[in-house]
Amino acid sequence: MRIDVITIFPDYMAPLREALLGKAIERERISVGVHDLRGWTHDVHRAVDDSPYGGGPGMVMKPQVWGEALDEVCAGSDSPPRLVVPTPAGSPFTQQTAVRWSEEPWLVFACGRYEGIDQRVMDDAARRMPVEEVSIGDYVLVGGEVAALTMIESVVRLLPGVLGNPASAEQDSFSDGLLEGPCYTRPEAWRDLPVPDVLRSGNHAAIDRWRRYQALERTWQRRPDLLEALSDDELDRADRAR
Ligand SMILES: CN1CCN(Cc2ccc(Cn3ccc4ccc(-c5n[nH]c(N)c5C#N)cc43)cc2)CC1
Repeated sequence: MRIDVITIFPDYMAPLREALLGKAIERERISVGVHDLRGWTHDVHRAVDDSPYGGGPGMVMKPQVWGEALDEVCAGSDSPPRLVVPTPAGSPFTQQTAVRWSEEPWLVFACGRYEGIDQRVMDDAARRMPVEEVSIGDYVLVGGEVAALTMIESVVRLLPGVLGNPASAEQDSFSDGLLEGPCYTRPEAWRDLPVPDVLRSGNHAAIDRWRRYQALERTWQRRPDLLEALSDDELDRADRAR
C-alpha cells in the first residue's frame, strides 16, 4: 500500500516513522510520502488560506494551491488513489471503513487546517478519483493531521505481516459488534485485586463464555447502541454465554 499525506505541518506526521508504522515501512509493507502543501504556493508569503465567501469566522484553504498539490501527488499511476479528506463534517470513520481501505493500493490524505478546504477542491478531485470526506469522531480538532494519523494506523495494522499477532486484528473490538472485555496478566493478585478465577481455570469453554459475557455486559454499559445492531440470534447466543 502507498500512502501520501499533504499538510502544512509535515513534522506533525513524524509518528508515521515510529514503532509499528515505522516497521511496516522498513519491511516495505507500505510506502509513505509526506508533502508540504506550501510547496505548491507561488507568492512570497506562501499563502494557503483566504477569507471565506459569505463571511464568517476564520479562513478557508485556497483551491488553487490544493489543486496543484493534488494534481502532482495523485498523478503517476495507471489507477488513481482514493482521496481521504478528514473533516468534522465527514461521514463516520469506523472499523468497517478501515477494513475496506486496507484493500486499497493507494490512499492520499488531504489534511486541512483553518475552517477547512474550499469545497471545489473535493468536487474537482472527484472527477478523477474516489473522494471520501470522513470524521473520526464527534469532537473538534484544529486540523486533519491527527485524524489522518489515526486512520492510517487503524488501516495499516490490518495489512498482512504488520501486526505480530494477526489474530489480534481478527478479535478487534467492534469486529463482532461488541466491545472487548477486560484483560489481565501476571501477577495473580496485585494490590489485593485478583485475576478472575475462570481465567486461571484452564477450562477454555468456560473462559470463552466468560469473555463473551464480559463483552456483552461492557457493551451494554458503555455502548448500548452497538447492541441494537446485533441480530436476535447473536443476542440469544450471547445470552446463553452467561
Ligand atoms: C463557526 N464554526 C463553523 C464550523 N466549524 C467547524 C470546524 C471546521 C474546521 C476545524 C478545524 N479543521 C480544519 C481541518 C480539519 C480536519 C478535521 C477536523 C476534525 N475535527 N474533528 C474531527 N473528528 C475531525 C476529523 N476528521 C478539523 C479540522 C474545526 C471546526 C467551526 C467554526
